[in-house]
Amino acid sequence: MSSAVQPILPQGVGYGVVIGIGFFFALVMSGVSYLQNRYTKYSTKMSEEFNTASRSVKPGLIASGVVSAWTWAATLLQSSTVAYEYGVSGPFWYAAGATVQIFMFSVLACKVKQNAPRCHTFLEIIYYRYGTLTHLVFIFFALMTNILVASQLLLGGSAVVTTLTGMNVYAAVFLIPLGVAVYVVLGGLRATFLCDYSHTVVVMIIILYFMFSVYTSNDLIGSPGKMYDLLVRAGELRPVDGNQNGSYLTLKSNYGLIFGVIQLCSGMGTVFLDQGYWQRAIASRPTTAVRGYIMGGFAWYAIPFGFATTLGLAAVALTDNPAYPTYPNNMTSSQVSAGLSAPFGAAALLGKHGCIALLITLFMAVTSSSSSELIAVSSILTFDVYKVYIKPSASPKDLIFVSHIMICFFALVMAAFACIWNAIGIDLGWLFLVMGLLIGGAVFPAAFAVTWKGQTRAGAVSGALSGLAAGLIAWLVEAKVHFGELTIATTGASYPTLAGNMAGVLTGLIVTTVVSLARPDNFDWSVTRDINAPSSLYGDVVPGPNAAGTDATRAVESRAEELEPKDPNHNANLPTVVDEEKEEAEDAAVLDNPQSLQRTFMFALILSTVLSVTMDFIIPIPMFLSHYIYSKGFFTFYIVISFIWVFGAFGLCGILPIWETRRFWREFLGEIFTGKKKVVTGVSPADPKAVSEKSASGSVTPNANQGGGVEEIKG
Ligand SMILES: NC(N)=O
Repeated sequence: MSSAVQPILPQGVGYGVVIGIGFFFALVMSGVSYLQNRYTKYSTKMSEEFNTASRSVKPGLIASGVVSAWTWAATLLQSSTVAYEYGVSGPFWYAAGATVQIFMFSVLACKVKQNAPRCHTFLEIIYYRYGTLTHLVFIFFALMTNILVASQLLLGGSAVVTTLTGMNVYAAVFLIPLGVAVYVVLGGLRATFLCDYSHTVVVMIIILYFMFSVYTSNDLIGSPGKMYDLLVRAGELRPVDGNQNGSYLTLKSNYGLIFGVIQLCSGMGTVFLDQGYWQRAIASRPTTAVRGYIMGGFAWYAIPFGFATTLGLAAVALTDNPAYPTYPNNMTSSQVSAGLSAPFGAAALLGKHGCIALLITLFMAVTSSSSSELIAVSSILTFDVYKVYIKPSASPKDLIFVSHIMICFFALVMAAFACIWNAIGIDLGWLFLVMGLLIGGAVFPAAFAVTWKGQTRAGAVSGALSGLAAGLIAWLVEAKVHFGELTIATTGASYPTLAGNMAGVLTGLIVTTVVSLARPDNFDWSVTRDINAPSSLYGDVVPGPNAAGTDATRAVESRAEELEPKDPNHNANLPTVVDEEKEEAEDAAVLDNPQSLQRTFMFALILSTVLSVTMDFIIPIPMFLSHYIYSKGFFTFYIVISFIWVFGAFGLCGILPIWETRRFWREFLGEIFTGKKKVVTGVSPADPKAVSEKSASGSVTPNANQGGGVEEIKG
């Protein structure tokens, strides 16, 4: 009997979600951008604002931005797949294996503020430190990361939309990024933060809806105790290979552990090499970047853990229930690998309503992480390709224009790659496990470029390239030796992907360290601190030894162009603007004294190490080694923890961003309702006097238009 599943929802629902919600957010964003440009200091027409959100974002919003960028289709689907395959250890390892990179990234976020506070991309640091060759190598790795991640988002998202609604998969692949590209073009990075916020809140509310349904009220399960009984029975009917007694209720899961290690390696690449995470560090205020990442890590953990411990386990529990879409058959391996256990679980539990809720949460996850990918790639193509190699004298207007074009271009590229994967039969599960081995070699070389002054150019390049070669060789050799043939099935299996991921990351680490230590550098961070710095505008910073045209004039010229005039519509007297100016002055003072961030750096280093070791070693390894199978009481406690965690995450990402900006909202709404707005009284955007100058000491000299060129009026 066939396991093919008829669409549960009409096609119209698929198109409605993909086009309707996509364009709803595009419309909301155009309104938000209009209000932002009219009432705040920040204008989406300014390149700095468009690409870095003026480096002014508070930690709650950074945390929700990190959560949303890191919440992929796979975070919901693949986490449920591993729950379906390995039981409770799947969601645990999915979440724990990919949270620690966010904690660790807090260290890099602090270092980027110390060592290159005004950069736009992490690749700029590499360019100024090492020059053209190394820059090109890391652009390759960065773009490969973005292409893999972005196409994987569409691959997972479209597979589910198509299965649940019958919508054409290629239509879904192209329509999903369309609305996202529109709102990112309209609003830039700050728009993506605002959408990130709203999307993350919706995702968390829908996860809570599923959790409450499954564990408190649903007729088929309805309590942790009933879920426990159903999982015990599933373990008897379909024991899990490599788990203690075949049980779904144990962390003693060999394949679960292997997946955890792959997740750790792969997650390092997809965080450390994705400009999206650097962009959030760059966008944050210097004193709060670390807090944003630590909170983001804590909050993100709740998403795969809460979601897959609910829907992934529900799929296991209900496979034998007539309500399950594949009943009376089990899911086929291709359905499992395509990430369909969560949608099928939702369908069995809650019918059409469950499918619609799942579609919406998946769509939110896919679009908010797509927006992060779009603006990340657009920044790389604008600042690291166009500005460095095509038009070093590009004006801010050119940069904005190119950013817009690149967003649209990459929306097409990500869709094209997703089509290719579809056409050649690669699914979400395969891509998820393989991604890390392709990019892992560059993880430590890139991280060291920002943190270790002893790293050399030879160390950076040889580490990244040898890591790539080692990852590929280990992966393919292991697949051939273990299975005797190279096919999509064998190359996507656990052992080959484990070998490839570990070989890639560890070879990159070892080679970059050994080669650098052979003749260590003593890099002077003032070179990268000078990137885009107004104080060094007329200094003579020369990019790395091999930089394209080791021509100081060109580098200085290009930075000079970077200093764009402030928005001439900027009204210095509005309360929102006064507060924004004050924060900017405080941040400038911190950035001009990198030592002031040393304690924050130590805090990030110690906290991220302690949290990572606890999450990935101290808790799971004793539970693995003891072969413990959960009792009903322990399973209930585990579910209670998952509820508390999701509520905590909602507090961090849903409530904190509103709370920490309460003063802004009061002032902002006051300005809207009293009709105060920005007006121009004759300052031309091109007027050089309007350029805000920060002195080397970090004090802010007011804009030319602050003293009376602009006045506050009643609208
Ligand atoms: N972002 C991940 N690994 O779900």
